[in-house]
Order: sequence, then C-alpha cells, then structure tokens
Amino acid sequence: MAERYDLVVVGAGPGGYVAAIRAAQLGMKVACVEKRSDLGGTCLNIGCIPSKALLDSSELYHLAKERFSKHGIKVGSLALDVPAMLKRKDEVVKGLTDGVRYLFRKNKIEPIFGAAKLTSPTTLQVAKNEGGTVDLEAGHILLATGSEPTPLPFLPFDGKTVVSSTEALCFDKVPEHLVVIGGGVIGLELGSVWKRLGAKVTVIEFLPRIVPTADLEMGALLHKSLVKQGLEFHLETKVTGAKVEGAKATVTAQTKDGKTLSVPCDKILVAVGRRAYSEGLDLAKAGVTVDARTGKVAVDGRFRTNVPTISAIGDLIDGPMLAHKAEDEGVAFAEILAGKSGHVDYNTIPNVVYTWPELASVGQTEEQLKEQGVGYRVGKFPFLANGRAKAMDETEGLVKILADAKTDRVLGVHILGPRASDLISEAVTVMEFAGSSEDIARICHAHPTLSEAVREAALAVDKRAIHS
Ligand SMILES: NC(=O)c1ccc[n+]([C@@H]2O[C@H](COP(=O)([O-])OP(=O)(O)OC[C@H]3O[C@@H](n4cnc5c(N)ncnc54)[C@H](O)[C@@H]3O)[C@@H](O)[C@H]2O)c1
Repeated sequence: MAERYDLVVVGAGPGGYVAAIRAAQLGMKVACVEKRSDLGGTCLNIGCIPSKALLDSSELYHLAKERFSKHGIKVGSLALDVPAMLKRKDEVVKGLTDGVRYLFRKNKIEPIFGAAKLTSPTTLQVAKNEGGTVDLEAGHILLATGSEPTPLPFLPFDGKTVVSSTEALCFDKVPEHLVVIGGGVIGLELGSVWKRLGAKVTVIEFLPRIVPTADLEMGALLHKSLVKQGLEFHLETKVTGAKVEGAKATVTAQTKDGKTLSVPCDKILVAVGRRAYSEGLDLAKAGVTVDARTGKVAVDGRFRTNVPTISAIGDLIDGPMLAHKAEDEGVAFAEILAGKSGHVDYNTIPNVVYTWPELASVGQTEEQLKEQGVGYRVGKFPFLANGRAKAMDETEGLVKILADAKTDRVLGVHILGPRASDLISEAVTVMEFAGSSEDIARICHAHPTLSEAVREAALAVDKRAIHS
C-alpha cells in the first residue's frame, strides 16, 4: 500500500528543500523525492556553491600573485594546486549537502532518493536509486525540479571539450584557451575563475552588451573592468559552428559586419541560458499543462498549476532563475498550503553577478524607468572616495541609486564594487519597506565601511554627498 503524506515535494534544491522544511515546521507530514544521491539540487551540488568556492579560491590566488606585494607581503614562489582547489570545493559542497540531510532529520522529513513520476493528481511512483519502486500518496504535490543548461542545437555538450557549467567547475587543469559562448552570469563568473588561474578566456556574446538585463551603465563598467583583467570579448557576434577534434576545437562565429571569426581553443563553455526541467515526471499523466516552447509550468498567484492538488515553484515557473527566488516561493507556498498568507515580493529580488568587482542590483534599471516614463533622480558614489575601499585597495566601481523624482521612493539600486553582494541587502530592506533615498541618507552607517558608499549615493540623489 502507498505511504501517505500531506505533502510530497519533488526536487531537493533550494526551492524544494526549503518548502519541505517550512511545511514540516507547520505540522505537515512531508516527503521529498530527489534523484541525485545528495540533497541541495543544482545550487548546492553543481551551481551557486561550488562556483563561489572556486571564485573565492581563484580570487585568493590572483591576490597573492598580483596584489599582495602592494600590501607589503612577499610570498616567494607561488604555485597552483588545482586538484587541492577542487577538493576544497567538493568539501564545501559536501558540508552543505550533509547539512540539508541533518535539517531533514531534525524536521522529520523523509528524503526518498530516486526519480519520481506522477501517476495521478495525488499519487507518484518513485524508481529508487537503490533499485525497486515505491508508491506515494499525497494530499498535495509540489514540483520543484528546477532547470538544466540549454545546449546550442549545432554544438551539443560532450562533457569534455564542449561543456556546461557543471563540467567547467571540475576542469582538472587550467585550460590553455577557454572560449565562453554567452556573456551572461555563468559565462562571466566561470570565465573569471579560469582567467584568474591563468587561462586565456574569450567570451563571444550575441548581443551588443554583456549581462543584457543589468543597468546599461553598470554592465558597461563591469565590461570595462573585465577587459582590464584580460578577458577578451566579441560582442554582436554569432557563433555559427565549431569543429572538435579530440581535446582541441575551433569555434567559428560571424561578426556584425559579416566577418568570420575563427577561434582555436581547448575548452568551450556554452552558457547561453538554462531551461526548465521536468523530464520523466509524466506531467501529462496528471493533467498538468506545460508550455511546449519554454518547458515552464503555469501557476496562479498561489503557485497552483491547472491541477488543484499540484503546485510548482522555482526555475520550473516564470521569473528569474535564482535560488533565493525559489526559496522564497517555497516558504510562501508552504504557508499558503497551511492556510497562512505566504507572499513573495518580486520587485525586490536581488540579482548578483559574482565577478570581481561584484555587480549587485535590485529593482528597476535606468532604462526600465525611462521606458515606463517614470521621473527619477540619480545618486552615484564611487568606491574611490570611500575610506574602507581605499584601505582594502578595492576602489573600482560605484553605487547608483534611482529614486522617484516626486516621492523620493527608492526604485532601483545598482552596485558594482567589492562585496556588492552583501551591500545590496540594505537596499533590498529599504525597498521592501517602501523607503526613500532620504531614509538611507539619514541612517547612521558604521565608519569605516563599504556601506558608507550606499549612504553617500543616497545623499547624492539630493546633491549633498559629503565626500564627493
Ligand atoms: N549569480 C547568479 O545569480 C547566477 C549564477 C549562475 C546562474 N544563474 C542563473 O542561471 C541562468 C543561466 O545563466 P546563463 O549565464 O547561462 O544565462 P544568461 O541568460 O545569464 O546569459 C546568457 C547569455 O548568452 C547570450 N546568448 C544567448 N544565445 C547566444 C548565442 N547563440 N551566442 C552567443 N551568445 C548567446 C545571451 O545574450 C546572454 O547574454 C540565469 O537565468 C541566471 O539567473 C545565476
């Protein structure tokens, strides 16, 4: 007989495992089905966490090589141990995925390792990783199966030379020449890792700019910084093909003015986006409608699909493909299911590109405000004029605040600079409380901190910055 749960979550990524924990906290009997052998999904196993581990390691190497001497630190001869770097990354991942197992035990959530398929609107069958199947019955089913890298139709992943982010986190040695197709967040983060470790990195981007959804000015500043770091860019360039011969390859592309570009390399990272993933779930069997073009599942404001007992969150539904967006949806879903008023504010979801300097933003870009015809005032403050940034020798970038011209309400904040990923939180909080630039300007900020640049940018909205 099938085991019965109040909630069965399919997928143990940041959306699914957080929803499972919140539902268990609210008194539900919960199972979570996961087809990997570890919990945590793409983010913990092959995404956010391992990439940040490598970004931090490669940044330390870069600092030791290029910057320590300026601080008066001599390190003698410097050597790179890529296997040790990868081992540390794997340990970071293991620590966190084991941590999710602990949280499941603590909250009495049953992890079931295997591939789930729907057999009706309230039942599933799991082909267990250890062999055999198990039938589950659920009061409610939550789909949180995430996304997968999108391949280029003419250049399928081979996992060795033509790779996705998954394999680019595990190169056993530094590539000689890494060609990155796509100047979005994955391409720039992983391109930065391997560039810092010594690879030649060429980014080929279809559009006239990198990070196309970022504020134009801030994206251009990041571009300039990455060029200074030695990454090569070909914008408005369309990859048309590639010849792979063993460990060597040549990428061919067409520039805007019709020239053919031929780039020899030893690794090709295809980072042209991710697509919703629901393979093998048999959604049709339960009557769940899937968009044939995008693979996404449509949901209402309560995360319900067209089948009332089945909900979906995270990369599988509309919106930015971000772990923290999925987490917030997981919490809101569980609270709504428990009869509470769960809510996600999609206007205040921060976005971070973990290059160095980091690019972090929340809310509207200048271009979006212009397009909407919203009157705004801009305040900017460069890290060059911030005492702590000077002490750190990290003076690249600036804080830019966009505030409503009439009400002064903060509409968007964009930060390019050191630890922008942490600094953006203040802006998110102020925006969540519908605060104004004047509110930020009147809050006491510790001295000397990078956060003072946020306050100064707020003062600059009213043309009264103190230090610029
Ligand atoms: N730090 C983070 O928050 C983080 C990190 C990694 C991934 N992610 C998420 O993962 C998803 C996928 O990331 P991504 O970097 O693959 O996608 P992306 O959408 O960020 O960038 C893809 C880039 O590829 C370009 N492109 C598309 N087709 C192309 C082609 N044929 N030739 C050249 N360029 C082409 C696009 O114009 C775009 O600039 C994103 O939605 C992102 O939000 C987020």
